[in-house]
Amino acid sequence: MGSSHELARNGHKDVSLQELRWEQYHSPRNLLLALVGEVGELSEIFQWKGEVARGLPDWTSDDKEHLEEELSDVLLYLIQLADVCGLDLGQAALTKIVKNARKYPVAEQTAASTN
Ligand SMILES: Nc1ccn([C@H]2C[C@H](O)[C@@H](COP(=O)(O)OP(=O)(O)OP(=O)(O)O)O2)c(=O)n1
Repeated sequence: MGSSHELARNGHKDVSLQELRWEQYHSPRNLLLALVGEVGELSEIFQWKGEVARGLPDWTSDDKEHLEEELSDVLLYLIQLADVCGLDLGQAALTKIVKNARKYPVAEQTAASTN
């Protein structure tokens, strides 16, 4: 078994090789469809459960790990979709947060606008 440095190096190599192999399939449309598919898998975790308490106090660690994986899949496809569209998603999200704050000023907030 190699050192943790070797493992980390090989892990990075695998990630880079995989990215190269997948590049040909990563058109905007394909990534969008993959993203929607993963949102479906994420929804299945909550399906039929009824309301779920914040912090998921009643969930097992396996359930939480599964949720982490599906959330990560959604995030990774979202980031890749923005990337192949040539967009800076980080900057776009910051701009959108500022826009939201202007659209919904705190003083004028009503129950309806916070839903
Ligand atoms: N062409 C591909 C294939 C996969 N992935 C990445 C993004 C996701 O993080 C993960 C998705 O892999 P799977 O399609 O195997 O989906 P799951 O991990 O959800 O597996 P399963 O559907 O068996 O639960 O791999 C990718 O970027 N491009």
